[in-house]
Amino acid sequence: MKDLRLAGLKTTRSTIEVKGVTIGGKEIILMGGPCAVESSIQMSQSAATVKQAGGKILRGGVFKPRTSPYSFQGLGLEGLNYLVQAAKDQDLLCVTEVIDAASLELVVDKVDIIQIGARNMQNFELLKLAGKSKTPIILKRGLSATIEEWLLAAEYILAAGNSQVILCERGIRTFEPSTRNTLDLSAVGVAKELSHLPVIVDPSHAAGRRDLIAALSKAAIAAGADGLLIETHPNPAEATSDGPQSLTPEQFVQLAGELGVVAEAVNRVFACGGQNEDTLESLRTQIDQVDQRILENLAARMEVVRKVGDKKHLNQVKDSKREKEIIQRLVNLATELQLPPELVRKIYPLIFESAVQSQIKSKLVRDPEQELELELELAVYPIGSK
Ligand SMILES: C=C(O[C@@H]1C=C(C(=O)O)C=C[C@H]1O)C(=O)O
Repeated sequence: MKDLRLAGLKTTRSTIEVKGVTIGGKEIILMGGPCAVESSIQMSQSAATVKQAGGKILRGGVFKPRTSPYSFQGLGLEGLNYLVQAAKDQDLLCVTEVIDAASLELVVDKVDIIQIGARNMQNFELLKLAGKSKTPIILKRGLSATIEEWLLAAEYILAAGNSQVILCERGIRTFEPSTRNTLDLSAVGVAKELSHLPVIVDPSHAAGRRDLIAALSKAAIAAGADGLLIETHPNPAEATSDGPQSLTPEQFVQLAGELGVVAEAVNRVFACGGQNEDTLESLRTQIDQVDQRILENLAARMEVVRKVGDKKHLNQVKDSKREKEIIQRLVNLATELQLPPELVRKIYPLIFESAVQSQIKSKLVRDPEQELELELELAVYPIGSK
């Protein structure tokens, strides 16, 4: 291919060494994290997940080139600090995307790897500027870029003096609407045939849906990818961007556990995290994640409770018989799960109390006429009573 003076295939393949992590060697490098940095806790939870999975690099966007000008545009420098700190705490490297000269200048000395995203793959001025830095660059393939155009974009960075370029296939735009983009796995082989640069795959942006990520990740390794860039979010349902394609922490860790055997089959290695890597910090982060789910489940329960409230008359809101049945069932379950039954006996009356109050309140919002009746109700079941 013409003009691939520096990116074209050499006698040996290049590896990119970043603080003890080798990209393009025998080991498959797992990179993960949310699409967008949203908060410090979100990043510390994501970092713990990536670490637990055996990942080496934490991702998180702080300058977001969104399709719509009204979508969340990123937290900027504030988010960058969350990303950098979370990665440091878990001894991970970090990568973030730059979108222009200003964002490049802001992040270049703070992150370990810079990403130039699909939408900027042919932003030649940005490529030249990135080429002047010494920071390794992940160069994503443009949505509609041919492999030649992608490699020539890499050539821009190399020609400007930065030899550390990692190519990233992230799906291309085709006529097929069932996935967000079409993951072009043959591009991995073609790029590696034409160039000495490492190639990684981002199945998340390609698929746009989390159910395909595990299979595409394994396929990418089998196709020769040197690494994976996968989106994971502590709570995908709440993600400001790319929620549907983000894996839950559990899915991310589970997938990582399944990659080793695929890597081995193609003469590569991938070591997933393993339980013995648990530090006090990562264990506490796991607790934070479980706590978050407990509260989210309580909120979901309360939603249903309010709907139940709509089906009842105001003076029938509290149902002691039903409450007793629930407690009995959960006491049995607690015993089965080796939890003290006392926990159920203490916690559930509080939940019922709050449920009953919330039913009463939501009924009144809908039908303030019943206010008088409420007074009657509260005389029988005063707020705060046990
Ligand atoms: C939701 C209901 O209303 C109240 C709240 C309950 C709960 O939180 O599970 C159970 C019984 C009622 O005291 C219901 O009647 O099912």
